Amino acid sequence: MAQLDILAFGEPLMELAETKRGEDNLYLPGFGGDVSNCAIAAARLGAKTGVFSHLGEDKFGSDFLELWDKEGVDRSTVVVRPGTRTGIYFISYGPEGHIFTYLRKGSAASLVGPADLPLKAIENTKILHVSGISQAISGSCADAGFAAIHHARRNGVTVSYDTNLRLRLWDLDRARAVINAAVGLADIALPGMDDAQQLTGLDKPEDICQFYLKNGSSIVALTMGKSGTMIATKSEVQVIPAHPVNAIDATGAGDVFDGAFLTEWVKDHNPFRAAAFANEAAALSTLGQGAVAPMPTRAQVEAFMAQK
Ligand SMILES: O=C(O)C(=O)C[C@H](O)[C@H](O)CO
Repeated sequence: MAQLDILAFGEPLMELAETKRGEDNLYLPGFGGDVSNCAIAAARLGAKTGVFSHLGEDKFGSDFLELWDKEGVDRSTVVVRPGTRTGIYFISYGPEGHIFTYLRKGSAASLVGPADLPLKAIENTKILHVSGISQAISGSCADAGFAAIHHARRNGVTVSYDTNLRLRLWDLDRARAVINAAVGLADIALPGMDDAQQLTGLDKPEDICQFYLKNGSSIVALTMGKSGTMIATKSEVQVIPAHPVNAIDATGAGDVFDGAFLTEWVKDHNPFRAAAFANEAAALSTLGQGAVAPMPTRAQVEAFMAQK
């Protein structure tokens, strides 16, 4: 297998997004799962990406295999696990934005453990991408996340980590313990502002970035919604402005940011330029419903940047 830019480890989820049409409450089918979203977003922008997970022996599992093939995402290490199911989530919309409801307990992906890791594929990628959700879904996945990260580090592979805090999956104390330990082993920390405030107990973006730098990361990309992204390295801190849009659904926007950021960073290791590109891609991804359908192509991002 040719070397990948990004290998993403975590759970793909079938998606059903509420479409309130008149009195009827219909659900639009789609695809989600944070790290699969990241891999697809990056592939649409030209990166060589792959996913590692286990899928259920069901229609949704085959749908994911087809989706990744169509999107050019390598899935050669993905395993369909006999007798298991693929996880599902529903998106509803409230005054505060989207609300997720999960049907994922005992899913194929949650059964992954350290012994299942594709060690050769981890050695053969430039970046291993893991998230808080990848580790929240079960004890064995928490262990597998750490084992994957340690294996990547031992082999000189860059590790990126999105904190993606989901308190429907675990309590804050355990989430803090696992995520703060794992992100401290990652070269690139990708926290969102709300997550970071809860995980660090800090308020100000500058303090949060310093927390992640002291915790062990060498690059922090703190996404702050309409306020843009704060990029911090040991020698420089900059806020990269957001491109304002009338968002329809922010589901997956953080994952698109991750995919776009890593796609650009891997080319020249310039996190400031990467964040400027990724802010545009993430803004565009909020203009449609669901996680994967509205992800932009490189041509769309470039045209959007030119409008600024
Ligand atoms: O919440 C999760 O576990 C998901 O992966 C569903 C969504 O696709 C994801 O959260 C969007 O970031």
